[in-house]
Amino acid sequence: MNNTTNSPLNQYREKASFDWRALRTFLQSDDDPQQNRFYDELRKHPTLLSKSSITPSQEDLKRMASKHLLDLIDIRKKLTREMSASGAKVNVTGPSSSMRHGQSFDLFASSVAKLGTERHQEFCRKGDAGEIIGTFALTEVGHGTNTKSMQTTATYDRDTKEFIIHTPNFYSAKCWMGNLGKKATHIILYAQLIMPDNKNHGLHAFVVNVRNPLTLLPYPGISITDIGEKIGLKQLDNGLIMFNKYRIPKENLLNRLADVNDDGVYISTVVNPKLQFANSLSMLSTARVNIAGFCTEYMRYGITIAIRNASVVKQRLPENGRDLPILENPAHQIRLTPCLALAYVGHVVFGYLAAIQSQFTSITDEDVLINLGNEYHALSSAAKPVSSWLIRDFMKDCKEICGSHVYLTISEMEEIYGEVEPSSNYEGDNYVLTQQCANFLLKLWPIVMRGGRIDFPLSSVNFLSNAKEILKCKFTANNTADFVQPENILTCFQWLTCYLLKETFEKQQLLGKSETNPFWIKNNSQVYYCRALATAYILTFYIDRFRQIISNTADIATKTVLIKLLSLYGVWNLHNYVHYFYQGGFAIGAEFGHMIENVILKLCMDLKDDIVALVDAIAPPDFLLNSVFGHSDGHIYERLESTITHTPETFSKAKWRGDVSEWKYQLSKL
Ligand SMILES: Cc1cc2nc3c(=O)[nH]c(=O)nc-3n(C[C@H](O)[C@H](O)[C@H](O)COP(=O)(O)OP(=O)(O)OC[C@H]3O[C@@H](n4cnc5c(N)ncnc54)[C@H](O)[C@@H]3O)c2cc1C
Repeated sequence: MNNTTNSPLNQYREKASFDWRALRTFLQSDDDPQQNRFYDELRKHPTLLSKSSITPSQEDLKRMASKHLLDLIDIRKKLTREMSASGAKVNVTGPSSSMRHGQSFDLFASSVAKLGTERHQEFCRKGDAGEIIGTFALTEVGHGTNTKSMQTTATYDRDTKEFIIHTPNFYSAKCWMGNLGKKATHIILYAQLIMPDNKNHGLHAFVVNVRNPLTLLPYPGISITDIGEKIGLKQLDNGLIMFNKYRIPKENLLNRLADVNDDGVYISTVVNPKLQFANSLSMLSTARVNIAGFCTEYMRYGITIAIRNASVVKQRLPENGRDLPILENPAHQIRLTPCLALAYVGHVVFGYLAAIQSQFTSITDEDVLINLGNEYHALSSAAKPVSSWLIRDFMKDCKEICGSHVYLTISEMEEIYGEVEPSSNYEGDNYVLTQQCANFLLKLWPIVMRGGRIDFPLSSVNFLSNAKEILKCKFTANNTADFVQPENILTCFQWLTCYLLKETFEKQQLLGKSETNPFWIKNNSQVYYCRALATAYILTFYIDRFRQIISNTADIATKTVLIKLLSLYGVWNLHNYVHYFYQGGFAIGAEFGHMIENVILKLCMDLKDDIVALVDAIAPPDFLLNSVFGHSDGHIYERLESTITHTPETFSKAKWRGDVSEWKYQLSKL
């Protein structure tokens, strides 16, 4: 934090029940020293942070974003060299750069590494070094989730030992790839692999060099266009690509799972299909966890602005006729504090989920690896939709909470919201993902019914072994103090997951009596069942993980405030599912519903004096947040005045003012 002497926020900082620095230290991850080095480097690249108060043209936005990408590549190279001795991972994501950056480095290079073999290592090296700019091409104009019907083909030519890539029609053009519109030189292309005997072996991944790296012009046989202006992510050049019998070397098939030999024979290299499947799932899961993680990052940005703003903006409250910060108003607290709880739980749990990714390479036991791959896939398939939906809704609230000034682009809220909003769509549509998570859970229910033991490495479903006992639980809390105990909240969520799993399973059994096609059975049990089940499961996991992480702190004040946040997070989310507790007989009468409402109000009030210090502990540095309303010194009106008066455009006279006089003159003649 910068100098905060005389900050209006200090009135709250002084009242905090804990030391925010101690909390910040407790929350630090192993990556923090690298993150701080990254910030040092960012400060040296002012172009990466400077922002115009006037929205640049589409072309300029994309030009600047591309320059930022190259600057980030430079920083990454420098940090990688510095840290190579320690082998540490250099995580150089930050606001408004994470998407562009992630597309190029993490998705392209890591997918080539996972799908390819030795012969593709050079692509990974060049991708990591920024010598090539890559992207991931799966979606077609007419086929998104429906991957089985994709029509782009890669036909093997035995004579030349090449694949011929072809787009038969506009419907099958690959579209939406980030970086492709203007600059990507390489793509990971998913196409139907056709052998000389015309046999279609289904979708396979290929690396395709689509542009000349020096001129950035597409090669003959390839047409690339930018898909145009979008809602959000305006600086990202999403593209559309079509191939006209374009040839690539046979070696560009990413051949970890299957290959084609020189004689044109298709060979599957899968030894253990279950293991292979779990490996493929883990690759998809990594990208999804990363998306949920960066949405959570943005939530930290949004809530920092909203809370610092609410602690300064004043309202006349009926107390001695004085103006008090709007934060004092319970109606305001109830809108802000659950957002903060969400940011905290996400911040902590996604650190944990991201760290799991490194375990995949160190586990040698195949059974453990299969279970871990499947469990991680279920977690990521629920975490990405549930987090991105919750965060999108809360971010919308954050905007409203701040009032009119936040609609100025200098607040940064527009950019933050614009980055979060589309994440419900890409890397797997949210709705479809919740089905995938539910499928995993539904397979476990017959084992539970037989009295079998559920044992998975991350323990996210192990409580299901006790489902029969859990389902007998009833609402018994005598007072709010009992009710807010994390153990009690966890029991409520475990009950909810067991109940929804049982209900969804029985619903599908019932549907199966009149319908044999699993597709219709799944879709007819989506609303109220599969989606709610996946949500309850991931919320149970978040609560349990956060609870365990809190137990690692010995500092009583830190622990107490974190438990309050956890309780608020839990009860706030329970609030949306109250009807299931009545349907399933967990609760009878009005008391349970009233208790939830009272507890939410009480926790929001209890946390009021801690809220600024809680933000300080997770807030991004001021230079990175770069918001007039979110600065740690809280001088929002001074900054607003300075920004408005120092923006040359605000004082410029309209070039078209002559037109107005002309129109007025003409009107007066009528
Ligand atoms: C900003 C952005 C960046 C992107 N980047 C990339 C990229 O780099 N590479 C890439 O390949 N793609 C990318 N995409 C595309 C994205 O992955 C697809 O849009 C996504 O997979 C969904 O496909 P679709 O849009 O065709 O929708 P569809 O799959 O056609 O879905 C349309 C609607 O139908 C619903 N639906 C579909 N199937 C089912 C089902 N079985 N049950 C219930 N409901 C269903 C969906 O929920 C959705 O509401 C990007 C998209 C965006 C917005």
